[in-house]
Amino acid sequence: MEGLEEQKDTSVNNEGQQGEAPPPYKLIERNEFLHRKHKKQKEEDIAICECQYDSNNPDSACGDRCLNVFTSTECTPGYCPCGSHCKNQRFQKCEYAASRLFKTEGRGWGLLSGENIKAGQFVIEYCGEVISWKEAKQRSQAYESAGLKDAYIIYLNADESIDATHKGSLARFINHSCQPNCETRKWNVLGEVRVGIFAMQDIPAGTELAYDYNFEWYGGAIVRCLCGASCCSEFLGAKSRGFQEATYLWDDNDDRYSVENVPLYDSDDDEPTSKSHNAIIPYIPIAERDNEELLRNTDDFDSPIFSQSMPIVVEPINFAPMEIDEAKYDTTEEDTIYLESTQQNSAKKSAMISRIRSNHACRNYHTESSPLSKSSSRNAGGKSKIGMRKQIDVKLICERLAISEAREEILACEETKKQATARLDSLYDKIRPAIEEHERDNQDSVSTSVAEKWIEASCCKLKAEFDFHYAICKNIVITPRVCDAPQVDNTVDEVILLENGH
Ligand SMILES: C[S@@+](CC[C@H](N)C(=O)[O-])C[C@H]1O[C@@H](n2cnc3c(N)ncnc32)[C@H](O)[C@@H]1O
Repeated sequence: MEGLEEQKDTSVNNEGQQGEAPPPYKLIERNEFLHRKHKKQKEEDIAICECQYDSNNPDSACGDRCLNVFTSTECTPGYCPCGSHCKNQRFQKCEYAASRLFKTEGRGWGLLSGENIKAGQFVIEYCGEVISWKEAKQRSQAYESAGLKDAYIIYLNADESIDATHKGSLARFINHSCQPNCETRKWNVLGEVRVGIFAMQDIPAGTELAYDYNFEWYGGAIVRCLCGASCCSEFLGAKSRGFQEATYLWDDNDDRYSVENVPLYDSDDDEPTSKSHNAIIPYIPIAERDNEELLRNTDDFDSPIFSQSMPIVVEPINFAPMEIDEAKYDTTEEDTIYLESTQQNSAKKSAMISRIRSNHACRNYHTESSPLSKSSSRNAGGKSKIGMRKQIDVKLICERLAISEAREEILACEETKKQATARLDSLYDKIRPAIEEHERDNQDSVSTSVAEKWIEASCCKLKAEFDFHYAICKNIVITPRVCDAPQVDNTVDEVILLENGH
């Protein structure tokens, strides 16, 4: 909450100065919904993690190992087993990193980190007005007609965008970089998807925060990118859908908007060879200032430090400009592998969740009879399941096995398999309303919590099936048949098992 307070003050103070200030906008901490109501989280959609708070170890409460954190879902207050200790409510509690505004040269206003930020840390939520895609398009055109050059509309999902032009959090000031230190991530918060800015690497205090607008951005005018990265793609959001639909160019003396030979991309793969256009904004540090002192006073705009520098507030202490110092940001091979594998893992995870969420996947899951499919008993491909699998006659197998432990093992595995199947069946009954709702309204989806339970139950069932089949195969191979073995007591059974087990 400290960060939030600081940001509120910063914004108010900025706007209260006589000097240059960003064009007016309303600072908000929650998305505002214009075309629909804020969704209410249904009880059955609430994801409850299994974390247990240990007072001797404060880190025990909903950290990296929390099931909800793993699926990018915030815990729901009142339901989390860690209660008030839960650390997985960062969007809800506005647990932002300290940051402050500064005026860039050539890229309007930007946002600086006001503290050392750790890799992976939640920096701030991108808040604004949630509008439909159609409205986003209309607004974008209207802004352009009104002469607004800075664009603040980003994608939320296939149907909705967030517009932070009139109302937004300080995240609206984060500029684009083709070699960013932050990224956007979508989180499920109380049933709504929200967009957060997260640090991709450790970010020292006083560094400009930036993320890659590509694919996220519903741009306004086509803007020449001045991030200065060697891998710069030259135009802001050049790969975004909005960019490809843009039909206008700014025609004035501003270098950023005079664009020739604008490239269009169909996809990431089409990206042309990057060129550096050496358009780096030179940063001239404010000489003879004590950085420590500046940092302490960053939210105190009445301090002598700021009044000296008015009217333009430019305080990029230790500011690493958008020009990237290759040596500083050089990643080791290990880092690269880690980054790639993290991205791949997360892509795989998302794909799995998406599959579970999609109607297709939900319909197809049930290859065995369920309460739903009792009458038809067909899988999604339309084939009758009867005959698809060879039935195992457990009773017959057990009658033939001479050793009681072998029989018991098979029967126990069969029981576990039955329980896992029943659990999946009952989950399917619970999931059915969500699927039906999903079919009615494609903005809605099967919640992550349900998808997650679904994956868990499916995995349990698969494991139980595997164990069952393994127990049968193993015992058929190593256990003597009733007819082969003398009918003896259990002690003798054990001896025979050992002998035959070789
Ligand atoms: C979300 S706003 C960022 C804040 C903005 N600089 C401001 O002053 O309010 C996006 C706009 O900032 C400018 N911008 C952001 N990153 C830029 C970059 N790398 N190069 C040039 N302009 C940039 C563009 O005008 C863009 O439409």
